[in-house]
Amino acid sequence: VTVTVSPTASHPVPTTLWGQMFEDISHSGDGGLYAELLQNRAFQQVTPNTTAALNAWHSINGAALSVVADILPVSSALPNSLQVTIPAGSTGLVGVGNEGYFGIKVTAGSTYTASFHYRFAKASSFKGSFKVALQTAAGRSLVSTSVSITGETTKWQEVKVTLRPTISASSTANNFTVTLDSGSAASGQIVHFALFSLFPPTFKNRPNGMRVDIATTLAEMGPSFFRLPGGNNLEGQTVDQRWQWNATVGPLLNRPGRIGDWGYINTDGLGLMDYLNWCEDLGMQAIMAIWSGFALGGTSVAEADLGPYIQQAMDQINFVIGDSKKSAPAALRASLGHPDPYPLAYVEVGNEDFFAASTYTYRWHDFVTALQPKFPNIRFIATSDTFNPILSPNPQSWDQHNYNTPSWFAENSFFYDGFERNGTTYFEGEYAAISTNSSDIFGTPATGRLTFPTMQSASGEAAYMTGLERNADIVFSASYAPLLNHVTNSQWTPNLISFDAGNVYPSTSYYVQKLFSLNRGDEYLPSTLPVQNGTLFWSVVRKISTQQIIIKISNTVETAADLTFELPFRSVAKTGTAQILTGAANASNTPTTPNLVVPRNSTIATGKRFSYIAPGFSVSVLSFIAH
Ligand SMILES: [NH3+][C@H]1C[C@H](O)[C@@H](O)[C@@H]1CO
Repeated sequence: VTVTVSPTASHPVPTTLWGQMFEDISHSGDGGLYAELLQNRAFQQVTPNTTAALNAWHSINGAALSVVADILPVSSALPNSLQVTIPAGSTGLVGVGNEGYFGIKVTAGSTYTASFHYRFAKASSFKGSFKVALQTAAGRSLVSTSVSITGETTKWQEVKVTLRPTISASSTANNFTVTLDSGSAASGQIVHFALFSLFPPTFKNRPNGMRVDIATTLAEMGPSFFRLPGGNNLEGQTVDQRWQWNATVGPLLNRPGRIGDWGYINTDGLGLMDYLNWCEDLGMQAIMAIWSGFALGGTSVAEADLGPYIQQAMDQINFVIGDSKKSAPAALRASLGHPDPYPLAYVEVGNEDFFAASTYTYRWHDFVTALQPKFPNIRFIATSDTFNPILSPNPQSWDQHNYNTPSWFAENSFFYDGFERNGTTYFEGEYAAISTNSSDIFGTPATGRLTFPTMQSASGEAAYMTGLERNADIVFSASYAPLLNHVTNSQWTPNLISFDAGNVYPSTSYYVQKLFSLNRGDEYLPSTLPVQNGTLFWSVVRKISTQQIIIKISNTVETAADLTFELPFRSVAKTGTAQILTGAANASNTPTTPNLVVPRNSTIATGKRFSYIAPGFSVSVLSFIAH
């Protein structure tokens, strides 16, 4: 095929085009990006006196454990504590251990910060010490430190220690332990514990921050926006279980946590301000959602009752961008260390409200007519099906989600070409090729569901993304979803980046997202259009600062494709760079084959007219100087 490139740009590439969709699904947050290493660290949202309440904790050397609704809770937000009884006549170190989120990585030389609150149930003359340690599941100590204590401490007391292992554990099967030396004096003692925490070093050393390896993998995509806090995980199964911004900011002692929408309790240690600081650290804009009056269990708040939820949304937005002298939520932000507003241009009203389109008409109307006048510079994004139902006020932007087969994405790269250019803009907020079975997209691996992205799915997505660049005059942002998943406990596949307690596994689709994001250019150059329902797709952008032409090519079938490019420019460099991601159709990066398909760079011959052969199942990014 011969592709003639126009030297005149048709539209700028919006700076917000490529970014990330985040929600706490498959332990993307708790046990993933959020660096806290202990699972069930504060016994939040559990039922006292049940074994489930002890999830991730175990007894050491005979200690009797139970989660109790404390008569003297450590805080009003954390009513539960762990009661540890040292049995009479016990010997050796007796106490409690935590297994982390399906493992704890222990690296020599890293400094771990451990903390917890304790109080003795009743005063005694006991004198002894806590031994705080990291040890292998077999019980071998990796590092430990002691803290002297006395039985006089019947009011909550916080312990904070650092642990610096001199040896790395050979696996992630390790535990965090707190034990008492149990000479005869300890026998019979009852100690209450609350809000444990164990942090490794964090990304940019942010307190309460992000896990370095996952954060670095995300940062390397060069993302320009971060959608938060969800997806389904915004919504709650019931109105009371919805995500509430004010329950996720401030000291951890004040964060009650919530029942997440993906089958596990969210600590909300990764809260609104932590998200906003993360955006600041990566130079990303937040695309922030507000709860829109619909819970996933099926409840829509009646129009007459929306007031308090609209007020809560107003406070949430003011927390982000309000004037700390005029708004209490903004003053709270300042008191927590960020007097200046955070940047915010987009607020999404709900998530996938096509599930409750009949009530979205009044919910959208009432939220937006109340909020838009207060925040004239915010662009509100509608989440029901585009133009269906008709909404008032007319949405300026819509969030479009597409989960389908690799071939659907290749065949629909012209999805936006036919959209009217009337000022409305579009957020391709969630998209991914997730199944090879067009009649059972959301099925199981047995019926075609992908467990990890493949080269075929990544090339389908790349084909679609060339269309998003061609239509970036109306598509302002796009993000693959879901972003992250813990391979040991995940509720959705495939995902852009998989991880476990010890490693991160970037997928084929991750490399496609990274190739497009890092080579996004500044303006789109029209060229000969690909065949709409063909198998070979391309887009051309120019990076003005370097006078680089960047051609992205996706070949979505096994047969190599020969392309000839005509560049009517005065001068074109003789050589350029090709970054090529290619592999067998079903090739995936997995924990056992983590780097099976990775981009490889090569030098290619370029010029005013040059040819390039796109390998079968490949995504190529060609870049060279021309002007
Ligand atoms: N069902 C998908 C759509 C929803 O918004 C997300 O929470 C889910 C996984 O990305």
